[in-house]
Amino acid sequence: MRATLLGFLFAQALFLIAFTPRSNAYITAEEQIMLDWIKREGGEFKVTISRNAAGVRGIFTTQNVRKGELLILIPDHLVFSVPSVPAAEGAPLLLKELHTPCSRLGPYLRILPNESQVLTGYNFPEEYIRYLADDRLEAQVLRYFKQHSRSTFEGQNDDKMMMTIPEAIGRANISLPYYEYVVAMLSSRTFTLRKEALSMVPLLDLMNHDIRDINQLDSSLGSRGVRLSAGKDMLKGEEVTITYGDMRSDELLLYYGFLDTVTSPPRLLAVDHRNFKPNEFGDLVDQPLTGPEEDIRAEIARLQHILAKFENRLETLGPIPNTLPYLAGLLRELHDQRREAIHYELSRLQRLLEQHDGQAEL
Ligand SMILES: C[S@@+](CC[C@H](N)C(=O)[O-])C[C@H]1O[C@@H](n2cnc3c(N)ncnc32)[C@H](O)[C@@H]1O
Repeated sequence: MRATLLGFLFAQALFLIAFTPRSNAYITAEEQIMLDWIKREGGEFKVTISRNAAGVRGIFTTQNVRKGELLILIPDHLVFSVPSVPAAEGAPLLLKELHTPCSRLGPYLRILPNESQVLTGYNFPEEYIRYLADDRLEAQVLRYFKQHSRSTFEGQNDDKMMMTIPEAIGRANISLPYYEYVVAMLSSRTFTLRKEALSMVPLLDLMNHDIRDINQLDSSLGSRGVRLSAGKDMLKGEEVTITYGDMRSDELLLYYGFLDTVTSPPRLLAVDHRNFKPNEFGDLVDQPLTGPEEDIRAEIARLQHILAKFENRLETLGPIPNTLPYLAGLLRELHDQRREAIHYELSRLQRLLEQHDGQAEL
């Protein structure tokens, strides 16, 4: 009888474990220590740290907030800034801070992501570069991001730098992948609060990207710190995001390690845009091409050529290795987004041509 009851309770417990919906929402002890530290140092916030449905760490409101209300205030003395230079050349200052045992920013530095949690073009794993499946994207990673980290790591840019790696950490030995990680972190977590500086701001740098967002950052003189105000009414528990800029999936991948989630209507990758200039990312305007007819025909031919080359490349490459399943998945999704966007634009252009032909026949 006792055995039956125990068996029944055990089965029930198993059922509950298996079918209780698991929430991603949690805050670690170190993250809570950072929040307490910010508060003691004079910060104010109506948010906490947690994870969203996709498991990505971010910040979330702890109460209903009205549009225009202050969401977060981080005092100036908790901000960490480096000169506004390419990330690979500014990184020794962050390296120094990370190697300072009693840094004033200790509670903040302890919650920064580890090497396996940061991905940008700077620390893009060699093994996966060719699966970008595009000459220009691969060149961007190899000749711009990784080459810059490597040459700086090897001391070739020392004469341009405010602080060199040995000045930052003395004789401590670090590897190139570790340096790439520090560069990647600096590049993906800084705000431009002042013209001459790149700044890391505790808590605020936990905001994830959403292109549609309208929350407002303010660090103007006299504001006693960096403030974030709600751009809209928000409910308790909502994720607080900010826009990192109007970036396409290939740019987001190389600068931040994720892809655009707003994919309807599909958007050409930056490298496929007719106004893309090699070695130049940013600010491509989505002004649809509407004519004249010879331009539409030329654009159709250009996109068809890109698509054929891309499919051919993918076939030659074969399956993406699963050494890093997260990155393999991202690359597969990038390929799908690219293909879908080119097809979508080709159909739009073909329809336009048909309209032109129809009008010509009248
Ligand atoms: C400034 S940090 C934001 C906080 C970050 N989630 C963390 O826990 O440290 C930027 C990084 O967050 C992640 N991220 C930001 N927005 C994202 C999004 N919309 N989807 C997926 N990952 C995102 C990427 O890893 C990106 O490099």
